Amino acid sequence: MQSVKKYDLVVIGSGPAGEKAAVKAAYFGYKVALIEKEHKFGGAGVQTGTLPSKTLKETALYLSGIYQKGVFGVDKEIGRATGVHDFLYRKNVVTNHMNKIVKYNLEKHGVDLYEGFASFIDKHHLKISGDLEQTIESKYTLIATGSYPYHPEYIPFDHKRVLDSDSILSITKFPKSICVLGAGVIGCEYATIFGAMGVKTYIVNDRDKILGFLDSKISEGLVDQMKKNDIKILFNNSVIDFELPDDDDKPLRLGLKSGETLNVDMFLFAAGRSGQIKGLNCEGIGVKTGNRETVVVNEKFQTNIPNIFAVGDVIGFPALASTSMEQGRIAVTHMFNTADLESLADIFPYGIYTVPEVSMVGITEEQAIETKIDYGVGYSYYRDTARGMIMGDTDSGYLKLIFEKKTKIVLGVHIIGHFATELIHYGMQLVREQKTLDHLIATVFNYPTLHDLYKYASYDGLGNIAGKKVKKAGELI
Ligand SMILES: Cc1cc2nc3c(=O)[nH]c(=O)nc-3n(C[C@H](O)[C@H](O)[C@H](O)COP(=O)(O)OP(=O)(O)OC[C@H]3O[C@@H](n4cnc5c(N)ncnc54)[C@H](O)[C@@H]3O)c2cc1C
Ligand SMILES: NC(=O)c1ccc[n+]([C@@H]2O[C@H](COP(=O)([O-])OP(=O)(O)OC[C@H]3O[C@@H](n4cnc5c(N)ncnc54)[C@H](O)[C@@H]3O)[C@@H](O)[C@H]2O)c1
Repeated sequence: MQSVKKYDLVVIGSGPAGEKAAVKAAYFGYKVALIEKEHKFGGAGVQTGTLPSKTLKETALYLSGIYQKGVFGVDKEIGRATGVHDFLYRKNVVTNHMNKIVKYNLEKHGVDLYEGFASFIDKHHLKISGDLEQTIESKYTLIATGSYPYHPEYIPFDHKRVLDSDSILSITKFPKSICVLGAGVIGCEYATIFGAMGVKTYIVNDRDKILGFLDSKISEGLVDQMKKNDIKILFNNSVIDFELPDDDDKPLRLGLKSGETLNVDMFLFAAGRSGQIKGLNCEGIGVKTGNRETVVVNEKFQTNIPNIFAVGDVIGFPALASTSMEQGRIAVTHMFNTADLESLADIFPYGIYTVPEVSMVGITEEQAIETKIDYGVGYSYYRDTARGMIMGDTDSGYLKLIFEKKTKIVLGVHIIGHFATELIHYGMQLVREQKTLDHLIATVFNYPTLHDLYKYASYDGLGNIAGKKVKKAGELI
């Protein structure tokens, strides 16, 4: 009989959570194996979610020239004429390259890689089903199996025209019109990508707001920008009836809750994901699971079985690549007492890669009201800064600061506009370190840069609390 290989740690899944956990444990000298069921590495982070959608957004910006319009009056009108090959080309380059980078990182750290589907035999043994069936033994196991797009029964997914966030990445025809169901992060990002490409885009959402966790004013600002790009949002609505014709040239017919009918070329379902635990045999070995096929863990990311941990999308909220990587590293701290990274930062940013980008950290104005904080706000607009003007950012991008009136401590930063997801990190430091508006105005930035947005939002906030306003932020001249 073949001897069973023994590991200190076996990681299931090579997404952001699994990769970072595996290489950290290996770096500290532990014997680590990683099992991945796909031929490619990186999970939703690299292959089907984060990086492909971010690359498609950059492609859409480039092909449409949407941000150059304000600079040279360029209007490429390229959307519909663009071939699907042009649209997907860069996405394929990025995912193929990042696949190699993840594999190289794992190999360089000496992690043993197994291709196949993992399932628990017992709490210390895993079966790997693939070309060869193998069993390996683990002191600790990390479940980092991610999530998959939820498929309600009434949607006839054919993955050609009726798509989820995985199959949208392999379309063979570029649509003239698309309906996106769900105005969560995935729905809004893809809707604005197609909107920028000149595709007639509809979003159907069951609530009266998009991205409910955002500061309301920012969420409304994004809705306004979407409307400018000819995206139609159908609020408090849903798809209740679906007709998928045999003939590809005929439109999909979507019956809405409101009684309206939408005829479109393509449909994207973006209304939720579930944890990927099918076939793992969690139930067989007694690992506690929760709603939407998630694994239940404590603050150390440990399940009810002490040698089995779980991280990333499979444990649910916040289900981000950024936080999943950290959770992987933190779980390893607790397995092997590396004493370096004990818990997830309590303040982290949200970055939504819509057109325009949105990013936030700290509290929203609604939360300030709810918690009865005596707060003030300060605004500054991209178009009022020299860098914004040079870049041609003449639309309604802005930065909003929320601060405590008495102490002037910054409590929240909200940005809508170009590079919002980059700019937010300075705001995160302000919130984490409880910096005040006075600290902010005493800071010298490179000039001209978009960081001026912070300085002028502070001046605006200070003017608001002093009741002295020489001009209004964003005042059109
Ligand atoms: C369209 C989209 C856009 C996104 N954009 C962003 C973004 O901009 N920023 C951000 O921070 N997050 C974003 N996310 C979320 C991010 O992709 C996920 O939070 C992240 O990938 C989760 O990492 P993970 O390692 O937990 O799981 P995954 O990345 O899903 O990886 C899990 C891996 O486990 C493997 N696996 C599963 N079951 C088994 C098994 N039984 N045996 C062996 N292998 C198995 C899978 O094949 C997969 O490779 C986005 C997600 C989507 C869908
Ligand atoms: N930039 C990022 O950080 C980023 C980008 C994409 C995805 N993600 C991650 O992926 C996760 C999943 O994203 P998601 O957008 O699929 O889910 P979600 O749960 O965030 O959003 C789903 C949306 O669909 C709506 N909805 C649900 N059922 C509906 C129905 N029947 N009819 C109409 N509307 C309906 C919901 O009200 C909600 O607005 C997110 O929670 C996020 O963590 C992150």
